[in-house]
Amino acid sequence: MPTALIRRPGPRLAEGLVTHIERRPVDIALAASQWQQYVDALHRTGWSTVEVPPIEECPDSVFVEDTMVVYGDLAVIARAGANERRPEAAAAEETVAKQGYRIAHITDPGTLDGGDVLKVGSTMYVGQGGRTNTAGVEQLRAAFAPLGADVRAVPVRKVLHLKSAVTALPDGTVIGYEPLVDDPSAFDSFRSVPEEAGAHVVLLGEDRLLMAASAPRSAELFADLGYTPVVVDISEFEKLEGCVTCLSVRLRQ
Ligand SMILES: CN(C)C(=N)NCCC[C@H](N)C(=O)O
Repeated sequence: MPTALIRRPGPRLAEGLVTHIERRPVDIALAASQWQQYVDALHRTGWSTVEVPPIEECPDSVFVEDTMVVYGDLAVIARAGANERRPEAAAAEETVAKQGYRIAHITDPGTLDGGDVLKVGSTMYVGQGGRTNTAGVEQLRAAFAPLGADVRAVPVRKVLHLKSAVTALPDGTVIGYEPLVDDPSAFDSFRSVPEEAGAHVVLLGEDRLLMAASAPRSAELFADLGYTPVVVDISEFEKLEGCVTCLSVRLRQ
């Protein structure tokens, strides 16, 4: 059974970082309920989950995707681009090591957030922008090239992370909402979607795509393409520039 790492939101969630959007009030109770529905959707579609211990003093710790990049049997532990998020990594490293992964680290002067890394087969597109720097990309390439990964840097200026702008369908097509994609030609294949959150899918296996309720026209598009959208409302996390990929780390199937 495939496994996903998750991390429950803490009491300071509403203080999470916002960069490209205006801050809006976050309903903590609603966020907790939305997080549980996200986890239930993973369970309903055959995923087991392992909780990374919460870290209450870190408002953004629920966005566990950012703490690491996993490929093959190796987990590269990130060095967050935002200083205040650096304390999130330690417990995430312990948890993924217990799952049997070898560990490597991004180290100073490199910075990297897992949300900047989109894996499409053996290609890793790495967004270089506010959180991930050149040294971070080079260290990621050094770690994963021996495993056969082709690590390619792409510019990210309009949004927080690469996966704020693009993710990929099961057939490898990269999808994005064009006004927010710096360079669609950077991807081997690209298809535009009609709304921002339509760019964010988590591949649950077979034809199922976990996606946000804020992208109904994109859900229709994916259904027309023969996929099965699994829709969750993550409005409170979207207020903190989060999306469906941020709330989990999918480990090897
Ligand atoms: C793909 N995305 C967007 C992520 N993996 N991470 C979202 C982090 C949001 C947090 N408030 C921050 O600014 O760090």
